Amino acid sequence: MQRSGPVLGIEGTAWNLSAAIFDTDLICLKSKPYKPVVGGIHPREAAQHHAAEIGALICSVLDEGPRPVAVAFSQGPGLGPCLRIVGTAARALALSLKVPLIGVNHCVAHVEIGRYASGFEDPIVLYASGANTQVFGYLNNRYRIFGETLDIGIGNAIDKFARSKGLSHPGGPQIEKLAKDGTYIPLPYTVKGMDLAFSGLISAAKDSHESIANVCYSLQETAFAMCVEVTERALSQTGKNEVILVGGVGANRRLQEMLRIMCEARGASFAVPEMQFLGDNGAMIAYTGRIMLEHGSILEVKDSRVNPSYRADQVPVTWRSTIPTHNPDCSSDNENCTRGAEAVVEICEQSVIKRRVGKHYRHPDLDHRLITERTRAEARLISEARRFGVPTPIMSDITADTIVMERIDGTILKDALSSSVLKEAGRMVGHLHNAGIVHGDLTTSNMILKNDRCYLIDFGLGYTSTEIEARGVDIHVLFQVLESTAPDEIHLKEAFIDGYRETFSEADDVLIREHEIDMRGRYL
Ligand SMILES: C[C@@H](O)[C@H](NC(=O)OP(=O)(O)OC[C@H]1O[C@@H](n2cnc3c(N)ncnc32)[C@H](O)[C@@H]1O)C(=O)O
Ligand SMILES: [Fe+2]
Repeated sequence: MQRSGPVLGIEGTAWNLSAAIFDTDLICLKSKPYKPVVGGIHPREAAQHHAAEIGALICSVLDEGPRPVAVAFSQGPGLGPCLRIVGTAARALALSLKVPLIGVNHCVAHVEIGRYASGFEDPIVLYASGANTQVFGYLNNRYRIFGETLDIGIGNAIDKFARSKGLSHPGGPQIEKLAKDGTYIPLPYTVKGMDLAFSGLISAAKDSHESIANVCYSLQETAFAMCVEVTERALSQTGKNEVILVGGVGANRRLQEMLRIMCEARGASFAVPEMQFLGDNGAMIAYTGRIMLEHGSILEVKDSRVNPSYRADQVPVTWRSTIPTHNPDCSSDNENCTRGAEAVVEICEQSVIKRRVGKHYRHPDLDHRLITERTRAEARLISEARRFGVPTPIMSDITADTIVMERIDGTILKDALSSSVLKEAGRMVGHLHNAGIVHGDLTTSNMILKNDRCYLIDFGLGYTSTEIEARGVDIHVLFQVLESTAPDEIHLKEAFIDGYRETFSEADDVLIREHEIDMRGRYL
């Protein structure tokens, strides 16, 4: 078997049927997009389109390029009927050419072509497309999903709003044009820890009586600021210093601009692949197929079933080496001043001064709103939690953007990960949930160990809720952080669960929900 050479890639997970040949460079890329006559993408209609066009498309690519040494195809995620057409064609072709078959994860392919186009080695990736909105970072042979949408993808959300206003599919580019003449109106902004949700925003946008330009402008300002916030948190948490934007929504100039501003402010590099590699395309499948072939990741036909809910973090990334972990960004102007994703924290001898800083990437009104709301909410929750037995810092002053509080002189939990510590953390989170408080950003950086007590800090994204779902998301955030940063995550999770059950009678319901959140097929 030849381990390298030209690879044919076939993409057809949704709207774009596309095929390409990639050798050391792109040799040939052709697409035959499906365009719905009315409404959004109809899976069966799209599949019929793909079935009718795929033969001619592949022939024309094969006519132009060299004979491929392997056939790669999008194995998922995507629309089942579309995936099956592409899978069947790829299998038949690999068998008749007598070459290996390679099943490519569509999301991973977006990431890999982004790395190829940018030349970046180890970026944080914002993948913003129709069906998906995820923030990835590479760790120990997997793409870890640091944050993602809990309901629908940002592109589908925008397209849905556009359809409700009588615009044709896809709505994204039209919304971008209409937004140019708009001014800002407040709309719901939903970031839960590292995750996002768009349906509340879309309902409010649909119901708004403001001019279409104002709603389009504000929809973009809000939805994109949410994505950039989560990307910045991932950068800050991992200490990486490169960002790429991939997926169809990446074509949006305003989203690009916001990410560029955020990266500049953090001293990180930013890149967007050229248009032909941004939305769904065959080149990304051919390119990823080629690197998978070089590393022996090929499929037997019997194992080549398509998978409509195939997640990027299920893929063993055989082609990347283990990269030493970066230092998480607590970058200091001086040793007593750390800058997190959202605030500057000055550590004095006795006190800590936490000041939220403006983000130039987001609209000034939205910026002001988020800063004052979060400062106020944080102060309220810090004292409320303490009343219910959770160790939190005592506050001495509160202004519109600043909280002055007692300094907790201990060890940040992520530097003290052990079963006994996680058990204590579990007990405290149990108390917190018992108090009807959801932390909103339960990471191991927001817990401090002192005298065997686990202090909780940074309630900036917290809120009061007794909903199982909200509590489940809280725990899910913590588990995701453990998964993406700790090698022995299973024991740590078990210890946390033990402690959580000790102090919180509804723990089991929440843990079941957390598992559901983790398993949720998010291809909507
Ligand atoms: C699984 C796969 O099938 C799916 N692909 C997909 O969604 O197609 P993609 O080409 O990556 O993205 C299409 C989306 O990209 C949006 N889009 C394109 N240009 C845009 C623009 N200028 N502003 C905002 N959205 C834009 C469209 O409205 C549409 O929702 C995915 O990657 O999630
Ligand atoms: Fe895509």
